[in-house]
Amino acid sequence: MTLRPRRSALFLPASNARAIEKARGLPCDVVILDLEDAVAPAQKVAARDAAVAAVRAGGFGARELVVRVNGSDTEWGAGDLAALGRSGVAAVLLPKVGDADTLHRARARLGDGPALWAMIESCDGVLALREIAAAAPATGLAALVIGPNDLARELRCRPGADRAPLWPILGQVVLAARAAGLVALDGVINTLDDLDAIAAECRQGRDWGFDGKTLIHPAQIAPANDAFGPTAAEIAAACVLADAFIGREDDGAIRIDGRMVERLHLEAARRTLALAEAIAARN
Ligand SMILES: CC(C)(COP(=O)(O)OP(=O)(O)OC[C@H]1O[C@@H](n2cnc3c(N)ncnc32)[C@H](O)[C@@H]1OP(=O)(O)O)[C@@H](O)C(=O)NCCC(=O)NCCSC(=O)C[C@H](O)C(=O)O
Ligand SMILES: [Mg+2]
Repeated sequence: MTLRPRRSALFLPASNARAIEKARGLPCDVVILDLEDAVAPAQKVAARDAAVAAVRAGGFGARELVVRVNGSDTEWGAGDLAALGRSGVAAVLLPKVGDADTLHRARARLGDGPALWAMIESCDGVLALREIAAAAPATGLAALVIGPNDLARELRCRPGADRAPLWPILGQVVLAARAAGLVALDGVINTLDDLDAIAAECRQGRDWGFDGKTLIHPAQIAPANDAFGPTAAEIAAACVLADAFIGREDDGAIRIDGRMVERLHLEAARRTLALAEAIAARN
């Protein structure tokens, strides 16, 4: 089993040359160059050019490089897709995806190149999750990404520290992603200085089943990597479990340390070990 870690996906404005340069050396798994909300209208075209130039220049090592484009209902959306199609970027992140047609149209504009990632950050998008996820094989959709700021704006809710008003949506996005074999990334936390709050929200996302978290500042990378990577105890337990099944190919359920363990747990243990291996290789 080969896994690609996506514990930490750092957004940065493509208009910020210093941040782009810095991202080439940061310990995040994914770098997302933003052309949408982090870029002012007057800088949109220059930011697009800078993003394409950064993708072509490379230097991001093992980090997966993604560009978030402007929506197809804006004056920049179509130009963004046209510029990125043959740029060599790994994936294009579409904002505010509300239906499967948006994915089909983006795929037609992009050609065969990059994978598609979709932000789920509108009421339409949440209600259409089933059709959006089902369009994955035909459109190359590979990941669903929560957008908590836009969701809170549309819902007019106050998420607060525990994000309780968003729980139904977090659960549905993980569910839709798992059903379609997609990556699920949790949304950003706007807090910059309170590392305990950042770490707590990263752990919460991990507990909900997300593969990683989108981030907005380098200080958020270490808490995300910690929360979404397997702990030493989880790795040790996975090794014990995998070893226990050796030579017991005919057994469905066995006892380990006073607990029942089944083959479905073996599958989870193998996943834990594969992720640990991929992270170790990266480090
Ligand atoms: C939020 C910020 C504007 C804060 O900027 P600033 O106060 O200038 O940061 P620092 O002085 O603490 O920066 C310290 C050094 O780190 C570099 N830096 C900062 N942020 C980044 C970054 N994201 N990537 C790479 N490097 C970064 C600075 O250059 C400093 O370096 P040095 O010069 O060596 O000292 C800023 O962090 C920022 O712009 N963050 C990203 C904002 C963004 O991309 N937003 C869009 C995505 S989130 C979103 O849209 C939400 C979603 O759609 C939803 O609906 O929820
Ligand atoms: Mg948003």
